[in-house]
Amino acid sequence: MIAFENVGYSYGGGELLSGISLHLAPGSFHFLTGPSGAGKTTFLKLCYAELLPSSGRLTLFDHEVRGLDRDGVAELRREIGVVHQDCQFLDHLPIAANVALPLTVAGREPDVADLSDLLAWVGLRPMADALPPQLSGGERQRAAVARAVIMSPQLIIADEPTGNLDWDMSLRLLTLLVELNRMGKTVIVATHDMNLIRAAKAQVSARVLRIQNRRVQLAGADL
Ligand SMILES: Nc1ncnc2c1ncn2[C@@H]1O[C@H](COP(=O)(O)OP(=O)(O)OP(=O)(O)O)[C@@H](O)[C@H]1O
Repeated sequence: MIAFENVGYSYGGGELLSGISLHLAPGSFHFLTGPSGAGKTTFLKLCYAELLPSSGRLTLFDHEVRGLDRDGVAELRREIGVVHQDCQFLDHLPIAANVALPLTVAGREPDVADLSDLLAWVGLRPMADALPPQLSGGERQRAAVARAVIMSPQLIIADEPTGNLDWDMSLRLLTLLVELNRMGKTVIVATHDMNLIRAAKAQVSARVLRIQNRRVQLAGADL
């Protein structure tokens, strides 16, 4: 699903990421970890073609990303749901409309029953008519997960989704991601939280990638 072949990335100075060769299989669950500033968000942005490699070859869904035009990138992105570190919503729209936004932007009408089921799955059906500022941090993150999956993407990418959440809420969010993986979705989650990774490993066969010294490598069994 994602193949990095000797990929490097630089924002303009020296290389931030270098010599990355990795294959992430369809249906896999990966954590991405590493020190602050190591390049986790940058790596994820490469995985959803927000950034293009400075060197090497990156293939997403069998397409070499540097060979794609804007429409090609847009088409690819429809297969990818992203949960950002600080999830943004349109504050004047109710949560249900925010969750459905990717559909409405694509000119499609959300199915009321499907939307209701999706909100129930993330535990937000009672909040469907609430405005985003009325939600807690955990509720916002769960709404962001619902919004990320409403287009039924094959790949879910979450950047520190539990960064500001207490432990119970972190586990609840993790459970949603694990359930998505069990449905066959490929999942990549950047996190600092080793306890979260340990908790996940009891539920799912997850690989851990670590960014260190500009390289992204599989972490050992010490995690
Ligand atoms: N648009 C940009 N232009 C220039 N430098 C950038 C840009 N975005 C990020 N950087 C730099 O790249 C480095 C890696 O940033 P990145 O956000 O990928 O790290 P991270 O591992 O996700 O960090 P954190 O865990 O703190 O979120 C940082 O030094 C950052 O300042």
